Amino acid sequence: MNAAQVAAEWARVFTLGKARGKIAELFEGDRSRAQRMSRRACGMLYDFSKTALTEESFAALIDLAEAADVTAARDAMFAGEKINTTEGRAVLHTALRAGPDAVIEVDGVDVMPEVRATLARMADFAREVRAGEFTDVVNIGIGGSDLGPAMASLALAPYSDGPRLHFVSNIDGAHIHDVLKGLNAATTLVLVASKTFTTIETMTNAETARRWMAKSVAEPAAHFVAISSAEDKAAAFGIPAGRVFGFEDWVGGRYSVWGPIGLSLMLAIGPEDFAMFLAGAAEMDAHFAQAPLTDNLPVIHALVGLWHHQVCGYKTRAVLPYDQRLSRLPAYLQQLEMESNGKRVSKTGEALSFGSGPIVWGEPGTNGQHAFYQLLHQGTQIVPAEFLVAMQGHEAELAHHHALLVANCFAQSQALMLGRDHDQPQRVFEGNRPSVTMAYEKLTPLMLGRIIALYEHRVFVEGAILGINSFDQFGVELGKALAMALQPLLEGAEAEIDSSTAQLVAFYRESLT
Ligand SMILES: O=P(O)(O)OC[C@H]1O[C@H](O)[C@H](O)[C@@H](O)[C@@H]1O
Repeated sequence: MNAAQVAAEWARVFTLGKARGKIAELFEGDRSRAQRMSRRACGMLYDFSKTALTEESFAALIDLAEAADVTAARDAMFAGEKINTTEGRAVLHTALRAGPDAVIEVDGVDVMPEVRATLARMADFAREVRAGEFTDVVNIGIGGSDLGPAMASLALAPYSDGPRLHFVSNIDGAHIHDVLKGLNAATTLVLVASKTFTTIETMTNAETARRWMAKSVAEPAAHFVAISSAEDKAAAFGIPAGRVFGFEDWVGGRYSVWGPIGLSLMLAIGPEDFAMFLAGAAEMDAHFAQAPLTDNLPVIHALVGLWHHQVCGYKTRAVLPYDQRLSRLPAYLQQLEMESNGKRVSKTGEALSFGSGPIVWGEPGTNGQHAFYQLLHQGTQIVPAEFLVAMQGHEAELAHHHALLVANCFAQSQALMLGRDHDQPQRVFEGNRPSVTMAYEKLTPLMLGRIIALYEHRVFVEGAILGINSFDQFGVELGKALAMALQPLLEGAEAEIDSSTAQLVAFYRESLT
């Protein structure tokens, strides 16, 4: 990467950004804009015409991506180079979904035989469980060991024909209490999902689940499975190697749904549909690896993101799936995007000259329309919207619902862009509010795999252009460490701490007496 050239390309993009026109006006006299500013690939129509990007500013962003050596960075990731430099790790979640002939080496060793063997073990185990007596599966995990399977199993509910899934993540005892309350221990399988097998929430919940199981089951160990890259720690917890599904440190937590962390999903939808989920992601991987930058969905999605956040200065982005079953997608993407790109320094440790990633938030439509869309349409902050919508639902008998859902989705992007004049100022919609729309036929396992991989690679491209390491997460450490230090104080220990926290601790102690 040539830093001077990257800076020059940024400067050009910023100049074009300042001179950007009104979105609706870009359509005037240009009948082919929608077609030119959209792409069809991987089963998706990706429409970015309702943004202020022009041919010229889009070309400038592509030049920026080229100057930042995105393709070389991408190839290094796929090839298993240790691009997570702060932790000295490769970044190979793509290996978890690579085809049967793939050869991917880390430190000169092909990792694929192990990946395939683990996937085959998962499938065997899933078939056994799906044919057996377990009626309920509880996945205990948090962050990347929760959000992926929780999001995907809800998204793929129409494909679910296995045991019922439940997710326990929070250290708040209310969570495990409420989940276990309705379950019969004798027919419940518990998956303890933790990459490190040290996360306090997961370990505490796992202990509680074990005590609950031991009360009513003669052989509690037969009801536990561990998913971890720390097999020794799983063994120390009492889960034998035969019931541990392992993965390597080159799978980041928030990128881990494709492997053993996805076991709960596989138990619900079965190994065949899980394979389709992987196939969808693999298709997006191949597209990302091969398509020219100007037609490359993850690259375009990233450039649109950078344009809005860095160039236009919009602080947040809203993910608005018009799909009730994608209601956990915004939460999933919050971890994927904000834990990856919410950084203050570059890969080499210098303070960033401009911001890192934006705040990501959202809710499914149409519910959001009746809650926060007021601000999207008339608030003083502009929030670029990302609409996701399937052309078909799964409920054929409710097709009229689906047509209304789609009409609402399309109408919102139209309203955001066009606005409306009115005599009464309160009723004026200024319009000129950008959005992209991702439309696809149906939310199948294949399609969900494509969508999630699209977002993963988008995060990668944004991070590569910003020059940050998207694969570490040191920002989560301090709070964890302070919580461990504070706990003894709640129980009466004394220490010199700031007076605000001391007052809170005192209030806690008073409230318990
Ligand atoms: O899977 P685990 O090791 O239990 O980690 C669970 C989560 O906790 C950490 O705090 C990280 O911020 C997340 O990236 C991770 O997904």
